Amino acid sequence: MTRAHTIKAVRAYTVTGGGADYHDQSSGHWIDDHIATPMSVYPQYAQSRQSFGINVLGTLMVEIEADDGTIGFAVSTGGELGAWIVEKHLARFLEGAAVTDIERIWDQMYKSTLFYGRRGIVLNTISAVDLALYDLLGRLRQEPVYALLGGPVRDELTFYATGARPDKAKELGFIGGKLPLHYGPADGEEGMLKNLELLADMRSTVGENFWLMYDCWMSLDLDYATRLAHRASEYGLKWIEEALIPDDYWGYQKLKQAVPKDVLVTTGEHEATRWGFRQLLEMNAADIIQPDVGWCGGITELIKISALADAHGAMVVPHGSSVYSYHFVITRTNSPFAEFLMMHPTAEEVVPMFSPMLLNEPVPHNGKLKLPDTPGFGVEFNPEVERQRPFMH
Ligand SMILES: C[C@H](O)[C@H](O)CC(=O)C(=O)O
Ligand SMILES: [Mg+2]
Repeated sequence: MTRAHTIKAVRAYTVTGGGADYHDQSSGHWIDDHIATPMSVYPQYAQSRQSFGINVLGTLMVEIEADDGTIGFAVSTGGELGAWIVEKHLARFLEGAAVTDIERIWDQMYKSTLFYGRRGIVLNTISAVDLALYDLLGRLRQEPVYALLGGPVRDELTFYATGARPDKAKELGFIGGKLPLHYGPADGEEGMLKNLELLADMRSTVGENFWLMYDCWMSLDLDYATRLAHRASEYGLKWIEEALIPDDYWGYQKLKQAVPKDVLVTTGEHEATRWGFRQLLEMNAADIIQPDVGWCGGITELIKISALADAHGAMVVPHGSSVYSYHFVITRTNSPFAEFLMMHPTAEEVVPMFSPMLLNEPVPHNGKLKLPDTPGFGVEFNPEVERQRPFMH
């Protein structure tokens, strides 16, 4: 980049059907098959998360064009609401600014939306803009984002897999398998036994040394989570993830004290910003924090969250987010491995996480991935995927 490029235009699009809103899958997919959630206490919403609206947002795609016509882009969960926020509110902080004004732009996006933001959809949207800016900067400098972040600290990424088939994940070379929890407090002792049976079955198939984890998607209370962790530790449970609702920092603090020493407490995929994670870290409420770079405030904020975690001796293993987390994880010593979310309908094969939305989306082979040195995040938006621009400024 020989001179400071400026931003000519910002555009926001919506896309449906998988992609960044990875819960937006066709029926029969493992990701929507009786997974325990906070809504499971209402029987009519226990079978399907789509029934209570887990996929209402859809994907938000943000495109940022520089004065020379170079375009950077990123996708996150946000759909029409996110597109409105970008077009009607955030674009003003970008257009005409230098592409390198990333820190100032983040600060203005965050402070100007405080009266209706702070987390959730607004932070998803700020994240998508921030990721698109990093993609643009990488393309202009002809460097991968991981180089902009200080360069890799290891040669390749190592992955665990999230999905219904940890046994297949082991065959595919992953270091561990994270199962969705199917039953919560509303299903009583019978549900607890079914949860443990599945874990026991998987343990007998994968053997002793393969990691097995439970993803509880905010569905439990402290008492149930504590009992589950103790009983599951008999089957070598490595961690219990997102057991409680994200606002219950006090519950996480107690849970961390109550679980057996060999079971880690992890959480954070629905947490956002340095302040949210500061709360978890200062309360010593998690062993591993799991920010989603598409939801927590983007790369600009993840850098701060990660530094804070490092100072507290906590690991950062970002939630999902495909290339957007991979470029970060490879640059941080306190992010020793990454998550791969299995988007194959029965979790038996490796398919790109944001499929079919991105072209050149890298996937692990034998549980490992050497990131290419393609500029930006190294992916293109698939022109065959239909996108809409619902608002314009
Ligand atoms: C499987 C989980 O319920 C959720 O869909 C994904 C998740 O929380 C994770 O990958 O972590
Ligand atoms: Mg999770």
